[in-house]
Formats: sequence, C-alpha cells, structure tokens
Amino acid sequence: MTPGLTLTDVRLTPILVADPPLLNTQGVHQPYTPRLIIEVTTAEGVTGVGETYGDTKYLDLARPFAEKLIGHRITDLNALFTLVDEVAVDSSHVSGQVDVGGLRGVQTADKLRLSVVSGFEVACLDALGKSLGLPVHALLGGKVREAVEYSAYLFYKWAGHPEGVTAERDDWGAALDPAGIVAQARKFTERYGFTSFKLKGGVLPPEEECAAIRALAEAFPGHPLRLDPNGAWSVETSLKVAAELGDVLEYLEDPALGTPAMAEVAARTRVPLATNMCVTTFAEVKEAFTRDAVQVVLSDHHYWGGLRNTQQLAALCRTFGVGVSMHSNTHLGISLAAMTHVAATVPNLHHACDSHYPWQSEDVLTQRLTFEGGRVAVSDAPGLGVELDRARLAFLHRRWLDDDGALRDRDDAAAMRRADPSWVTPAVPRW
Ligand SMILES: O=C([O-])C(=O)C[C@H](O)[C@@H](O)C(=O)[O-]
Ligand SMILES: [Mg+2]
Repeated sequence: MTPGLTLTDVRLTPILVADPPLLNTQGVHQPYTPRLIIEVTTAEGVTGVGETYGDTKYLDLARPFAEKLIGHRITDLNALFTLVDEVAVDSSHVSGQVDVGGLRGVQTADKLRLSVVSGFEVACLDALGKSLGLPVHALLGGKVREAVEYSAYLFYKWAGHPEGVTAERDDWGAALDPAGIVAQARKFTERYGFTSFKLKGGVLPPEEECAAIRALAEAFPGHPLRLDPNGAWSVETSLKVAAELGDVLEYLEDPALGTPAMAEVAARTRVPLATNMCVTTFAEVKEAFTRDAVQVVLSDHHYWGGLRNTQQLAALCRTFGVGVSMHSNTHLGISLAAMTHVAATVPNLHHACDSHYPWQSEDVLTQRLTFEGGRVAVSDAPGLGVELDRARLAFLHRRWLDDDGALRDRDDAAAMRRADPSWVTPAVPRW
C-alpha cells in the first residue's frame, strides 16, 4: 500500500475545440466540438491527464464517477470498471440510440460507461507513470516499436463553415471532387509525411468516390488506400465498389451496415473489410469473427474502455487471425499520446492508425505532438510525456461556458441544416 498514490482531487474541464467543415454521411462537423479533459491528482501531488468525449451524456456520467474516485488508488485500474457500474445511465441516452448518429455503432449503457472510464484510466496511468518515472507504454508491458504510423485522414470538405456561423478559419481549402481530394492528400504528405490514405466516404454517390480513390492511386502509386462510407451502401453497391477498386484498396471500411451485411459482402469479395461500426464492444466480437464478417478491427481506446482493453481486443484479434488498427474521432494531443503509447505495445498492428489530429488547429498542450514521415515517436518520458497548457485549457473551457448549449453535443445533421434547412440524416443504405 502506497498512500501517496491515492487520489485527492479529480478535475473535469469540458471544452469546445475548433473543427473544420468535414463532411460525412450524417452531415458536416460543427465549427466547435466538445471534449472532456480529466485531471487526477494524487496525495503526493502528482497530476495525470486524460481526454474523452465531452457531450452532455458523457459529462453526466463523468461527474458522479469523479466523486467516487476520491480516495481511490491510481494503481487500482480494474476497480474503475466496477465503480463506474454503480453510476446510473439516463435511459434516454441509450434506448434506441446509435452512437453519433450511427458513426460509432450501437449505443449501450455499458459503452457509454466505457467511454468515460477510458479517460480516467489514461489519467491514472499518466499519474502512475509520473510517480514511478516510467512511460505509459512501460506500464502496459513495454513498447515493441519506436514510432507509430498514422494514415492521412482525407475528407470531402467545404472551404469554410456556412455563412453566419461563428467559426475559426482553416487553411485546407475545399475538397469536393477527385482533384480536390488529391490536392488535400498532397498537403497531408507535405505537412506530415503520411504514406497511406483513408478517404471518408458516404458523402457523394459511390461512382464519384471511386473516381477519387482512382485519382489517389494514380497520384500515389502503390500507397495503401482505404475508403470508409460508414455503412451507407447496400450489399450490392459494396460489392460493385469492391470489384472496381479491388486492385488498389488496402481495405474497405464499413461499406455496409451491421455484421450480417458485412458478412455477406465479405463472402463475395477478396477485398478485406475493416470496421469501427459492427465490432465496437466485446459482445459483438463473437458473431463477427465466427461469420468472418471483418478482416480488420479498428480499435478505439475511448469506447473500448481504455488502453488495457485495447490490448485485450488486439489479443483477441491475434487469436482469430483478424487484423487490428485504430479508429479516430476528433481528438487532441492527450489522446494522440495515449493512442501512440498503446499502439506501441501491440505486436500485431500491421496497418497505419487513423487520427483526426492534423485537422485540429487547437490543443491543450504546451507542445503539440508531431508526425515525422507519418509517424509519431513513442515518448519515453514519464507518463504520457505531455504537459497541459492551463491558459489554453481555460480559454477553450470559456468557449464551452459561453456556448448556449447548441454546440455542447455533437450533431453533424444539425450543422448541415445551417447550409441546407431541408437536410435529414439519410436512411441507410443510402446507395
Ligand atoms: O468510421 C469512422 O472512421 C468514423 O466514424 C470516424 C469519424 O467519426 C469521422 O467519420 C467523422 O468525425 O466524421
Ligand atoms: Mg470508420
């Protein structure tokens, strides 16, 4: 028993961070998106940081959970899961709901709890690492690589958010056709050195998205390419796209919605299928793996329940001969550091991970993480190896406080209605 490792303070800071007008099948990103920054402080005065979703339903869980953690030891990570089970989930947050309008699969009370626990687990590991003078990857069993590879995450995109909406400007420009997507990919390679590319699809008719992938294949011959329409296609459309792009795709990500549809596509194509929609919880693994519905699972420590659950998922994938990589939503540097630490420990990581980080012009760190040759170097500094910039945190929290509530919950369809008042979330399959 080490009394110094007991938590004496837990601080939650919801923030709003600038987000460019990135298009997906649900709509478009709002100009600001919510995140929650978690700080845990031990009796010996060491503070660890974590980051997770900041929408109201997560805050409603995180607040009572944080209170339960006073007096908890940062080494007792397993107990976080039993403690969070004691926090009630408002049924209106889960009944009949899908996560972010369907982009992250089912929404269950357990998944909501795991999405909250993950931020606290990371914060505890950061504090523990700082206390022991060890990097987080060492607490997870040690790194098996010195740097983690990420892919360029390409989006159809407007030049700016709709007129009349308060927003930050970005310097990426518009990308609404194959030439725009190739130009965006070139910027990604110039700025960050990425060598593999993922295009967020489900935005334009499949023929246009196929043309964009073809243009990428011509501009970057031999580079790994992926297309992810977030389940917007029927089985037949998925098969048509797979046939058309089979020679250039590393994998097709969630072409059709749900395990049965994915299994049908998988049975009739040789193109590997990846998912962050039909396998998003341990409960969904068995059916998907036994039906051979997916060949790559995109883990995400946020909703899988943390870094150690991510390792467990990777071990399951290894057991079943299924590939593993990483999914990403809008996130800041704390999460990129956490993703990099856990990815460094996964032996069977054979695909570049997704990250939205290049799209985020704002952060809460004194120093942004950097990509060299598309890779983030694995830090050997104690904990995550990042430092909180309190002035930036306060600024982004002030933005959250000043918001009237319109932006505190991610809603891509509502953002789209600012440009097209008739917009409704499309029924699936859309094509
Ligand atoms: O399926 C995916 O990879 C995602 O859902 C990632 C993100 O949610 C992305 O689509 C977004 O933020 O628009
Ligand atoms: Mg996806």
